[in-house]
Amino acid sequence: MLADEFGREVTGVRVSLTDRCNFDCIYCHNEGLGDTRGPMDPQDDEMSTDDVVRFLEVAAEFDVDAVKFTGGEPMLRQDLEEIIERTPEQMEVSLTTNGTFLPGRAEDLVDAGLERVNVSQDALDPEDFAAVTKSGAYEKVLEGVEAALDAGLDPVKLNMVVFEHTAGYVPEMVDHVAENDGLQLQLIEYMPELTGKPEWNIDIGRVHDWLAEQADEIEHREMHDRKRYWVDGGMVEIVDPVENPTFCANCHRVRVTHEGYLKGCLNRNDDLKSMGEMTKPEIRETFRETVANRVPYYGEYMIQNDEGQWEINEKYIEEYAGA
Ligand SMILES: Nc1nc2c(ncn2[C@@H]2O[C@H](COP(=O)(O)OP(=O)(O)OP(=O)(O)O)[C@@H](O)[C@H]2O)c(=O)[nH]1
Ligand code: SF4
Ligand code: SF4
Repeated sequence: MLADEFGREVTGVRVSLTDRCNFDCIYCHNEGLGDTRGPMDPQDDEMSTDDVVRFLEVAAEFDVDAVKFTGGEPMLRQDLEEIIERTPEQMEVSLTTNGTFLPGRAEDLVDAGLERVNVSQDALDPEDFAAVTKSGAYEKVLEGVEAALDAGLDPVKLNMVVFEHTAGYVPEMVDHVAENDGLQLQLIEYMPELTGKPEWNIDIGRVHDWLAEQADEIEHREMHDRKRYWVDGGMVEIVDPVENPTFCANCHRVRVTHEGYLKGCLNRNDDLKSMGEMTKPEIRETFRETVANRVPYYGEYMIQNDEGQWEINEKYIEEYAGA
């Protein structure tokens, strides 16, 4: 298993399969690349099936035991089932999707080897849902969640981005997962620096405090040191990376963009390494190099100055400027 110089072992990979999406969520950060999403038509800059599988086979050699497929919307890839089928056995396969294509396809994905799914759902009302996703597909998403449960994907995690527009829906979403078997809630902190609307940010600490009051039990997950609150039998996990050195200190994933660039951190695009056209030995070397150069983003790459503001650690400024 490979580890970086901060002792963070890399046990997972997060692979974006496309930046296309049938939604246009107002908070989308496109896996750290900002608003670069293209049209719905297939694009020729996406990794091929073989590219994805070749990379996963190399990652497996380094004992990586989990892969998360993301997008854009990864289910726009018609070869998703084939990719999952060809994913090395040792890897737990999970998918983050907006859910609209799960009806009719969830079972095939499970047959191919899918083990877990996260479905984005920010509201329990079609109009509220449309206001943040710019999509009228609310009913389709509900059907998608049902299809995933019927296919045996239990639990299904509902991903909800918490920001100005949705913060008021948190209590009803918590009730929703408590009342419905098989559902869990994942509250995701809004990322103002990647989405360009800092004024929509809310203090995620308030959500933690509120949940701590409601919770019967609180657990810590090692990955990112995430907190899990159990409320009336429902599980609520908080993903709060922003300005959180503890989150970054427990980060065990590297990432691959849809064009096949390997990168060590969601928030950094100055260490992109293209794996296009590479042979397996070259990918091995690139993987080693990317892991070796990983640094915790908050706490090492970004540090707090005397006024408490976050700025790039001087020792990385030259590297950043040259990107
Ligand atoms: N900064 C940062 N954000 C992350 C990281 N992992 C997940 N996120 C955020 O969490 C969102 C949801 O992630 P998902 O892929 O659905 O799920 P996950 O929490 O990574 O993994 P599981 O819930 O265990 O399947 C992403 O879109 C990111 O905004 C990370 O390593 N760093
Ligand atoms: S569904 Fe996901 S990828 Fe698509 S626009 Fe929304 S956040 Fe972005
Ligand atoms: S180092 Fe921090 S910001 Fe970067 S991917 Fe890991 S948790 Fe996210």
